[in-house]
Amino acid sequence: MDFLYTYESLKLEFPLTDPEKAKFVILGVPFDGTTSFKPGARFGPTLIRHATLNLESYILDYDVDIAEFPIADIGDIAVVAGDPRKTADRVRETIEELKRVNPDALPILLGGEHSQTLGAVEALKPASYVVFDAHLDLRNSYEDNPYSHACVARRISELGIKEALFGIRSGTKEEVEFAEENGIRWVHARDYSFDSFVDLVESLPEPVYLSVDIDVFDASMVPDTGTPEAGGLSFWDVVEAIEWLTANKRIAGFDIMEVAGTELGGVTALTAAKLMFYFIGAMGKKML
Ligand SMILES: N=C(N)NCCCCNCCCN
Ligand SMILES: [Mn+2]
Ligand SMILES: [Mn+2]
Repeated sequence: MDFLYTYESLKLEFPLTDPEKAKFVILGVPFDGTTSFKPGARFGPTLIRHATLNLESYILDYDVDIAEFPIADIGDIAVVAGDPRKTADRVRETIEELKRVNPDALPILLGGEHSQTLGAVEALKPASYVVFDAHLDLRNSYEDNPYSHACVARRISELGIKEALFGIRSGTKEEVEFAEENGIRWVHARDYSFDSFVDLVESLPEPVYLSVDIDVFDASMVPDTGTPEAGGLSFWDVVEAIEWLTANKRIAGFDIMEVAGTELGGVTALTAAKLMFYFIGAMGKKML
């Protein structure tokens, strides 16, 4: 039976739809195994869902209420602790299963380490990968692990998927050279502008997978993430990019990764939750 004042505390507050019928399908990936600096990514999905309690589902600047959109939440992936590849396999299989029952479903991953984006990309096979991140994530291997979060853009590029990276302010010389040799274009956080985004993304083939590593934002906004970096983008920088992308390109999937922390109500999860609402609002507006 349903009670008037209760809801599934680990699910979103607003009315949810069956995954078979939903347009937006939320999937948590609480993987926390290769982060090199701050722990807590395993709590990311729960922290983001909890943070949604603080937000209005009505988006002022869009005049839309995302509670009216068909959204499902299929819960969290049971992770294989310490094994990002095996966990990403589960992500891939889960999304493949979802797309079989609902080919129109748009998966929204909440993480959890960025390594898990690989599983979603493998399932959805986009033509392009657009990512907001402080880091290049183009290492061939990190701490002896080719499936570390620090290698995810490299693994995705090896699938033949075109890439564009924004908000970057951390990487190695080898990563920069790999990008150059492989035609991977990226914009430093210092040089980021809306025009620089459109410039790189305009010619990318569709559909596009959009990934937001939460550490792209300035470290002051997102202290609860595995590897925070000063000098990041603003909230509206990323929202405006999402608006352009959802209006101009077909989107295969979306994620917000690397949210961590151990305390409810933190500003990092609030930033992630608000960004998810804007993404759903921008995508949903098109369906009205
Ligand atoms: N994609 C990422 N998040 N990469 C993080 C790499 C951290 C490198 N620390 C190097 C410290 C050298 N003393
Ligand atoms: Mn990062
Ligand atoms: Mn990353």
